[in-house]
Amino acid sequence: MHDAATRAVGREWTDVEREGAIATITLDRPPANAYTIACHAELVHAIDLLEADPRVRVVRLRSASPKFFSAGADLRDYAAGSVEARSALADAARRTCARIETSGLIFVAEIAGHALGGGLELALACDIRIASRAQYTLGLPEIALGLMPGNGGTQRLPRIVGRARAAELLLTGEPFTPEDALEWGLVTQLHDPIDFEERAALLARRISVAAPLALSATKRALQRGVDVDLERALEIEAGEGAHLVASADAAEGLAAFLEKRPPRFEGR
Ligand SMILES: CCCCCCCCCCCCC[C@H](O)CC(=O)SCCNC(=O)CCNC(=O)[C@H](O)C(C)(C)COP(=O)(O)OP(=O)(O)OC[C@H]1O[C@@H](n2cnc3c(N)ncnc32)[C@H](O)[C@@H]1OP(=O)(O)O
Repeated sequence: MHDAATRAVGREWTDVEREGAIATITLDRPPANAYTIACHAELVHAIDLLEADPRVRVVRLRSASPKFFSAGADLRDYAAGSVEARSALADAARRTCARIETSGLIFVAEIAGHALGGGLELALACDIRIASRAQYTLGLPEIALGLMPGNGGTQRLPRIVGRARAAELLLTGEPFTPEDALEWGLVTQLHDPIDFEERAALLARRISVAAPLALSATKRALQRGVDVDLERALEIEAGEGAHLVASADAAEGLAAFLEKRPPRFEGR
């Protein structure tokens, strides 16, 4: 049953819609979705609101711009700011990325335009990244600006594409294509523009029908286990799974299978 979509439009760049278990955050700060501290405060607030809504399970992070996912920090704002303001911006962006990673919600970055600097770092903090096959670039060009990625790029990129590939991308700052991103595993799906919206919506739906407790426990196990030895990682998996076994959703999932009907998960 479709409940009515609810919508909230922020002052800086977030347009948030929710329909059922699927929320969509659309970044809309022309011309490049370049962000400021206020943008990040608004984005974290939007995530807080979605996390407080028990119906939401998956968040689609997309852009209103056909050309930019996000160009990263607003360089006009950045250049005009003090060193303290610049550090505060890096800190605000880092907090947003941490908020996405520690959320129990599943975030899918839907990249269909330039994703550069902090804009790509925002996507790297998401759980899944998919892309449209079009003429745009991804990259971490900070080195060319006398900077370095400050929102997790030097740490998340090697964990996704491998240390050697990340080293070349970080130390040259060179942009790469959506095809490269698919080859390197930075995105898991690459679709023609005409199919992208439909395939992105399908992925969100596939995730949204799962039990919320199982989604968040699996996300935590994935994240907590990636940097430890296998023995400890398996303990983490067992610990995250232990409380699911006794959950009402696990009972519902098993009952639905045996009764040959769709499960109705309630997040408990
Ligand atoms: C406790 C705290 C401790 C602190 C420690 C801190 C340690 C590290 C500190 C550093 C933190 C860094 C954080 C972050 O990683 C930094 C960044 O994100 S840097 C920005 C990286 N992004 C870029 O370099 C992209 C810049 N853009 C481009 O290269 C080009 O736009 C393009 C993508 C190649 C496309 O080119 P074109 O097709 O020619 O289009 P235009 O260039 O004309 O762009 C159109 C329009 O958009 C404006 N624009 C584009 N990018 C930005 C931007 N990043 N900021 C602001 N505006 C942007 C562009 O100016 C045009 O505007 P118009 O002229 O039309 O008004």
